[in-house]
Amino acid sequence: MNKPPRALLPLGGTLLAFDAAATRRLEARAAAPGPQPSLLMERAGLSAARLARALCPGAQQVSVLCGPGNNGGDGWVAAWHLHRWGVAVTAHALGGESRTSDHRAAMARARAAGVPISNEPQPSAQAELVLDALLGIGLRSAPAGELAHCLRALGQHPARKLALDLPSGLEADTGRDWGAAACTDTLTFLSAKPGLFTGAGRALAGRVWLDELGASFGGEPAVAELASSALLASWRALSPRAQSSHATHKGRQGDLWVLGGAMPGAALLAARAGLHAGAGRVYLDGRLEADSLQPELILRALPAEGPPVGSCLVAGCGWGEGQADRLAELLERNQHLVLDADALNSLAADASLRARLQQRAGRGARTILTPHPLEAARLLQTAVAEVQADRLRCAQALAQELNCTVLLKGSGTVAASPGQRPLINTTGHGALASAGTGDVLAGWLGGLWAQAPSADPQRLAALAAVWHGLAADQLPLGSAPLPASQLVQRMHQLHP
Ligand SMILES: NC(=O)C1=CN([C@@H]2O[C@H](COP(=O)(O)OP(=O)(O)OC[C@H]3O[C@@H](n4cnc5c(N)ncnc54)[C@H](OP(=O)(O)O)[C@@H]3O)[C@@H](O)[C@H]2O)[C@@H](O)CC1
Ligand SMILES: [K+]
Repeated sequence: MNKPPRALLPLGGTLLAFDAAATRRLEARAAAPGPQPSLLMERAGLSAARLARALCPGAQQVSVLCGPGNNGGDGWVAAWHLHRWGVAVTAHALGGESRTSDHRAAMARARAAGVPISNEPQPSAQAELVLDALLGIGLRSAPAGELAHCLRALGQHPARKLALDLPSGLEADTGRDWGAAACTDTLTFLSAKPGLFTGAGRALAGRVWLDELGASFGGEPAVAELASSALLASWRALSPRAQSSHATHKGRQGDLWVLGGAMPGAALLAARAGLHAGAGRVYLDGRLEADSLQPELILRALPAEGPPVGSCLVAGCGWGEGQADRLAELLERNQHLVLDADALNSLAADASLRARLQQRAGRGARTILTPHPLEAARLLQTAVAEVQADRLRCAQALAQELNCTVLLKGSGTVAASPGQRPLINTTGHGALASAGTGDVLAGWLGGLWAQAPSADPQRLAALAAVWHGLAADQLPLGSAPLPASQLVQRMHQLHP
């Protein structure tokens, strides 16, 4: 007997994500000499029928949209079970001829058992629950014709929607949306797929459930680690305050410098964030006389020789243009550098700055870039849509090319470093889409790094993103945007 599926979000511990190729290798291993793939389909379909009944116990009408491959096969098995249990279910046979023998067998059994079958490319108007089993990991391009029509109809249908394996049209490895309908729940099989957690995944998948179908991924390489609130607990092991809570002083908690520019508010937010993250002393070079709301900040011009060794510097927030010369010096001098916003745009515009950045790691200097998708697109000299279509690959490519750590922001923020397995943040939602929240993230990250200079930059960047997202998770989905200064306060309350 399989374990019941478990809800993945909010994720408590860590979880590895596997791509479609690894999932198929697992299927092949399970096929010989042990259970047949059809056994996995039996388990998948049964699990889907059970979850459907649990999610919508009183549903009088259920539509199951079945595509031509094994994803559709899972749908036929689920429809068969629901029919046997007395639920009024209609299975829709869509996408042309059966592509697989398991699909054919599952459809034939449902037909023989008297499951009502329709060729209508849309769910029944009365359906209270729709199972989306059109396409899974076999998706290879944008659905067209009948499948595209059906997905549009599904998107407009008011029913609760349960996607099997993936919302049909969402790419498993990337989170690219080829025209999927947003579902209320997704029951994914065998493995957590990265595409459910980044790009369009979070918006399309709704609540994500995982049923491993009794299989194990031992030995398969994971493509990403899903980062959760568990990472926050790891801060206690890194924080100097946690090591010595009595005999300590501000000089032992790390120094953070924030270098602002034309728009002082951005650097101010970053500096306040660094202070609340716990840095012992925060220096702000930001064209400001004083911050009456945050008098703890030390307003001081950055010395010509750069900040003292051992401190961390955050640069780029609200810079405006014309700071490229300054950036060249920073890249030469500072050991721990977080570059955000206009510093990233300066890098994108100047190959000699990128060359200086590439050389930093060779002399032991560390850099974390915190681009949003447009900044990442500029750095990669591509379009935003290309970045969003494969965020994992783009973050890794940028990290590799520039020889540093990259925190690619957006839904499912990705932390990547050369030669390391990337992390995808699973916290946060649209309440963070407000002016200044990126400055807060950069400053918070700098504040953490100032305290823990020997921490792994990739994990530290992911930790900052998790922390940032957890502050939003305290608010319900769809709530008003969180003003950046309030975000700082909320993040402070989450100190482990
Ligand atoms: N792996 C496992 O261990 C297990 C897998 N299981 C389930 O199987 C699913 C994978 O099944 P799958 O490989 O048959 O592919 P699936 O997603 O059903 O696509 C079907 C066919 O659609 C076609 N097609 C593709 N794109 C298209 C487009 N844009 N527009 C139109 N057609 C398009 C393409 O056929 P083609 O046109 O190339 O001949 C493709 O072959 C997986 O997600 C999970 O639900 C479970 O049973 C448990 C064990
Ligand atoms: K599906």
